[in-house]
This record gives sequence, structure tokens and C-alpha cells, in this order.
Amino acid sequence: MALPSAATTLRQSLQDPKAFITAPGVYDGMSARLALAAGFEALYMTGAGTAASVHGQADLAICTLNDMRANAEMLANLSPRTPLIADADTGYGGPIMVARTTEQYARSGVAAFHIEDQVQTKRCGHLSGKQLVDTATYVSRIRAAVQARQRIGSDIVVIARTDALQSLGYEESIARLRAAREAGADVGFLEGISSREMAKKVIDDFAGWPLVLNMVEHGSTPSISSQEAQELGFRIIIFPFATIGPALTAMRDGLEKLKRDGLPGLDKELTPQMLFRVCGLDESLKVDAAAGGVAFEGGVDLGEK
Ligand SMILES: C[C@](O)(C(=O)O)[C@H](CC(=O)O)C(=O)O
Repeated sequence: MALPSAATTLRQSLQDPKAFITAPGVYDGMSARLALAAGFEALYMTGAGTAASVHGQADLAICTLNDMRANAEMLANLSPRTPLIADADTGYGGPIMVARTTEQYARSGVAAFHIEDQVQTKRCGHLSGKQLVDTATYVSRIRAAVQARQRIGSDIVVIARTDALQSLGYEESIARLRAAREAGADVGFLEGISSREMAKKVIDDFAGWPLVLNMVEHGSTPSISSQEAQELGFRIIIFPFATIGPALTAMRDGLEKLKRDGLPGLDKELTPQMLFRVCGLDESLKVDAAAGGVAFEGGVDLGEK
């Protein structure tokens, strides 16, 4: 019997009120490999991290559907049974494009994705000056996603995000999320929750509807741990900068050291083999041997120097 897809697994766990999903942000293959090795049972593809790592650009609507789909497909398929929750920004156009986004994400193995109510020229939710589309346009995005997933018979989970808090306030944001829920969204996402009181209130206001907490440290939201988010009643927590944050500072420090000393001076454990083992070296060698390949019979480890 075929195993359930990651989307089906995620959808089922959302039906169990005791299940809680912690998804560290990943942005490239190595960060995803490390998150899987650390034992996380779900991953989050950060759009900000994708823009930064794929294009060296800020989170300003620079990534296209093709950029995002390609990254999501690679990430989702490193461990196809592990749900990948992926950023889908505004859905990349009107209802027709949102439907294409939904279909392409579903066929790429993505388990869940979020669509928001910013204008196409969006920005990171933790920057000021965000502009919004009206509620009818937002709801048509959500409806397009829900109808597309139903048309192709996919369990992909549709997460409705609103960025309305910053300019329109709490009540209007809640009204937008209610409208998205009525349009069939599976999960709600109030971007930029600005206090613990607000976190508690949104849980009360949507009792029974799963909500995601976006934990961007040093952004608009106070630091709330995974345990605390679960106690508050959230069902999913994402940490968009969990890997790109440490990567940035470690790379910067390493480069400063190289510039200063003329040698990277890496930790002893950091051999080429170690790097490749993080990225599936041993599994690849098994695939080769199982098919009768002989190229790697002797392994790839160098002798003692
Ligand atoms: C969640 C988010 O969409 C992301 O791209 O990871 C960003 C995170 C960030 O840039 O702070 C967002 O919150 O808009």
C-alpha cells in the first residue's frame, strides 16, 4: 500500500487537536539536510531566505513562481514524507496564477503553503509601509487556491495569511481571516502579532481553526518559544531565520578570519567527506553499489595523513 503523501500526513495531524508542528526555516539543500538530521518533523521554506540565497536580494517580491517552485520542489523531495510548508507570497498574480501556484506546489510535493493579502509588489511582513489588496481580491486568491487543490484532488494545506495588522488593525485583520476561512482556507496566519495578549486573543477568536505563529525574532513579534506557542494554542510554529540567521553570521565571521589570516582555519571535523555526508554521500554510494556500480567500492575516505 502506498504511504500517505506529506500533505495528507500534515492535513491529518491538523485534525488532531493535540498535534503541534515546529518547522524551522530552511532555504537551501544543506540547511534542509541539517534540519532533518536534527530531527525536525516538518520544514518551512522561507521566501525571504530563498530571495537572499538564490538571488542575493531582499524580500521584495523579487522571487517569481518559478524560483519558489524550484526551491520548494528540491526541499520537499530531500525527505518526501516530511511535510514542507512553503511561502507562496501573494500567489504571484490573479486567481489564474494562484491556481497555477497551487497546482505546481502540490505536484512538487509541497505539503502546505501560505498566501497573503499584500499587493504584488510585496515586502517582508516585518518591514514597515506594507500595502494591501482589498478583502474581495484577497478572498479570490484564497478561493482560487482552495478550488485548485480540490480540482486536482490534492491534500495540500492552504494557509491564509493577512498582513493587515500593521495598517488596518486587529479587527480588520480578523475579519479578513474569517472571510478566508469561509472561502475554505485550512489554517490562519496573522502576520506580525505584536504582543502575547494579541496571541492569546487570536487563539480565542478562532477557537477550533488551526493557526500558525510566525516567529521572526527581532521583528514585530515578541519572542515566543515553540513550547509556549503550543501552550497558547497555536498548531504550527515557523522560525523563518532558524538556519539563514546562523549561516549569515558564521559566514561573515569565517570570511573576516580568512581575510585577516589568509586561511579559513576551519574546525577539524570539517573535511570534504563530512560536508558531503551531511548531503547524502553514504546513501548515494549505497544506490551506486545496489545497482552494481563499482566506482565507489573502495569508499571515498582518504587514509591517515
Ligand atoms: C515568513 C516570511 O514570509 C519568510 O519569507 O520567511 C517573512 C519572514 C521575514 O522576512 O521576516 C515574513 O514574515 O514576511
